[in-house]
Amino acid sequence: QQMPGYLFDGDAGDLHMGSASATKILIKGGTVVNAHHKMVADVYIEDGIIVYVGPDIKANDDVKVIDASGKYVMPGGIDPHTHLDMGFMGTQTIDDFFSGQAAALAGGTTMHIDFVIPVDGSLSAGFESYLKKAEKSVMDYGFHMAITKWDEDVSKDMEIMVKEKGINSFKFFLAYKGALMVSDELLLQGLKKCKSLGALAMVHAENGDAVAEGQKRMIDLGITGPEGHALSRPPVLEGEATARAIRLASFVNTPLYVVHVMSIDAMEEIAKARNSGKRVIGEPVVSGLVLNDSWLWDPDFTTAAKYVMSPPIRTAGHDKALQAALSAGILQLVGTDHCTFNSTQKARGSDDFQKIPNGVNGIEERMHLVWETMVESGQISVTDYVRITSAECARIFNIYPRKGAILAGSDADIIILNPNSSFTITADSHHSRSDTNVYEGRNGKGKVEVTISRGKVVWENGKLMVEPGYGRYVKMPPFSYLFEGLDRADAAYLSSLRAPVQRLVSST
Ligand SMILES: NC(=O)NCCC(=O)O
Ligand SMILES: [Zn+2]
Ligand SMILES: [Zn+2]
Repeated sequence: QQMPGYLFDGDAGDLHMGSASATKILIKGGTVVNAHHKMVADVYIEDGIIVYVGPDIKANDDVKVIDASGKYVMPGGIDPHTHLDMGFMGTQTIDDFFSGQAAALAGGTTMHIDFVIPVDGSLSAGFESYLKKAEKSVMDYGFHMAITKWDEDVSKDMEIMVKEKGINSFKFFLAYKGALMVSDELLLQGLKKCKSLGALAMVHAENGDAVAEGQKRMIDLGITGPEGHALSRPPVLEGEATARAIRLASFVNTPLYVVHVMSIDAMEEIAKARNSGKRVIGEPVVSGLVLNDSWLWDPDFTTAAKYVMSPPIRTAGHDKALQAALSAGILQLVGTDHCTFNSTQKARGSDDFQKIPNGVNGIEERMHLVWETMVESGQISVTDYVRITSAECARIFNIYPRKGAILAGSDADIIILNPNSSFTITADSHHSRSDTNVYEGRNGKGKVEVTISRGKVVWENGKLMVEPGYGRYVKMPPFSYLFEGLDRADAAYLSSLRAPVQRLVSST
């Protein structure tokens, strides 16, 4: 039996893609949650696709039946911000596309979007190298791409990436001076190009010149430990860069996505912009929502260094303000910025915080920690949980409702979360290759008991069942909903410019 309201494309007959040998799964009696609605229902899956959602679906003998009564059946998480197998600060992130994705699946995330770093400034070479890295993937993934220099080749390559390769977002680093950082002049060119292609511009918003000055200030004061990292790049520098990027995007009239919003200062700039009708998306990350910077003062270097990321984890108070902004809709979706280095790699900076590779874990922990912090605490509804961990990401990157929804026709990326069972996070039991975990010892209620990735059960009874090569590259088309109507706004702006010119012409 099918619920008519749950079909988005054709009828169920068209959507039966299974062959006699197709994997068939029936999830019985759970509360099925989408961003717009929740209801007790069964979910029938065949050959990787959700076929029916509705009450009392009957199963034949060849169907695997999973009892979900008393549990939530939700779209698998989509992590909009990860760095797997990335060369950074003289070393390579410890999680590659196999270990990072295996960790993700164990924590209920079934898709992520990673950042391609160009090779010697070449986007095409960067894209090919990331496709190669991702050959060992165990779940679906997409790519954003960083822009690190500007010339005709980069401009042409952006077009190829969008029109042929399935990339619809480009990231501009306003920090990491001398490495990934770009100038305002480059940012402006990039924003214009993004707009013309219908691609979303993303920014790492910190003032890189001022950060370099702040670092020098700390070293001059003899502050060389991990606490120097936080002290050298205070919230005001994040607020400044966020405001600047928002203003430049507004000048070009193109949407902007601010990654890893870590401070009240940045969040308030986003709130102000959204209140005045600007299309700005704010992405907090789990570390910013649940941690504070007290760890950076730990006398044990190994402990303190594992919390070094940029922008830094802030003083207590910023975390709660970011949670409130998320529940109020000022910030729209949660990422992780999963960028892991083990304690040996972090020790590169034992005599100078500037050499500690920046980054923390989170790909496995995000779904549990957001549940505990936002839902279990009573700050948001279960439907909003689906929105901020999955559906909104799929909408922003234009792959909804293939991903991010439990609807007939959607990919069967599904988690079953038991609100009465509990999770505990430790480096000993996690699936990342790192020997440390910034959430060590945290526990809470609400545990992902089953993860289904494109119709295959990959996590059940505490066991991972994954095969390298199972994951697929998901192409993301340009011109998401964020671009709708911009042409009309531009036309109105142009005619408002012409009106005074016309008056001048007719008065002479
Ligand atoms: N965030 C961080 O510290 N490392 C990853 C690179 C970035 O996103 O800035
Ligand atoms: Zn960044
Ligand atoms: Zn990042």
